[in-house]
Amino acid sequence: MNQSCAPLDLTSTATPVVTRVETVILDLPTIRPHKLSVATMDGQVLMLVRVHCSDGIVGLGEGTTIGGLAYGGESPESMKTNIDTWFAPVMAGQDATRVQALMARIGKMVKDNRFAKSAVETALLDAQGKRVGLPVSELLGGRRRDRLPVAWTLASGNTARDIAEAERMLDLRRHRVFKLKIGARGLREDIAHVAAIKAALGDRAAVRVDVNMAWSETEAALGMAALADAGCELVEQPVASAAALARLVRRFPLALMADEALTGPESAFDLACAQGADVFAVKLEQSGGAFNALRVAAIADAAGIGLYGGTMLEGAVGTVISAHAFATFANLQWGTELFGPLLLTEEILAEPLDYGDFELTVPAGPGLGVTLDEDRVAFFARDGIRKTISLPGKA
Ligand SMILES: O=C(O)C[C@H]1C=CC(=O)O1
Ligand SMILES: [Mn+2]
Repeated sequence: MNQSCAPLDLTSTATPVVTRVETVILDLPTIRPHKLSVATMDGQVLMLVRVHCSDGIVGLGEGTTIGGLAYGGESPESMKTNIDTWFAPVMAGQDATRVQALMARIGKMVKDNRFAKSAVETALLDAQGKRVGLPVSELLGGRRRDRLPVAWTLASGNTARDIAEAERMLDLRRHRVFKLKIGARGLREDIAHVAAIKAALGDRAAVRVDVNMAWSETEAALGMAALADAGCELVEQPVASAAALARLVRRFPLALMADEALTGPESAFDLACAQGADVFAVKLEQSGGAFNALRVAAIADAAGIGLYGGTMLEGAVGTVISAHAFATFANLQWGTELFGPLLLTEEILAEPLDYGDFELTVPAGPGLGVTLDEDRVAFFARDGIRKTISLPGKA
């Protein structure tokens, strides 16, 4: 990994402090092209960050986006550059045990950059959990559940292929809630696609859609009526603006979920005041980290808005910090979509996450409760050793 700031000789101090911050970019292939209205992903890029502390503990975090800059203002590469250049000096020598205080310090020096902040906060939480021997979910207030329902996204772009994929997931007992990515094609074509999939799966599965803001308000009104007729139970972010969401909500017999409109507690508060959604898709990176995600959830609870555990298609590390946070939510009425690692062909953990019976088990060990397979990380690192050796693929 690239060393982003000079190591400090602080090993003798009593209070563990941050000594070094390392970042690396990994390029991992996906099992198939993943087609969203904003981008088609043929692979995923993960930015891993390691925070080294003077007591020898190393915390791990991850930042990921969807389609590079197609989804928002940060990319894995911008996260790496900004953490190396701007976060690391602010963190060096600081008390590593006071995660919220250190994140507040970073917040004073670094504006925006929610995804990078989420990655760094994850690493600090992982380190602190390892230090005190507790899972991160306990540091976040205490877990209420050990297993989380996990939806799967059908996004091959082909109706027959999506149906076959859904059938396989049902047979495997891995997923029974399916989110369809629509909005890249015309409205009629999209509705026919959703209706065909729902008709094929019937009561064996729930069907939801994510439009990723692709519709105009007029299209959304037409589309939501037709989706409800087709048996679709929820539509996610059909239009971009929060005001338009508020005009569409509760006009049709299906739930309306906000995703891109949510960028942390302030936008959650505004949307809740406007009664602009039935459900919030809470994403840790979009929220700016786990603590902010908990604040978003508290706002939803207070406003009577349902909760869903969203994903930025993170790899294992980003998925696990999300799982720890969602495990603490008082309400998680719509389950989660923490399937990111399953979309990748390659495993980078020493022991894979446990998916089964339609749920993900939240790891129980200290910190995040996961360990990287360092050989595979080195192999998939950008400019790493991939070109010279080969490793067996995921079983
Ligand atoms: O929700 C999104 O917009 C992003 C993401 C989540 C699942 C998926 O396939 O894409
Ligand atoms: Mn979405």
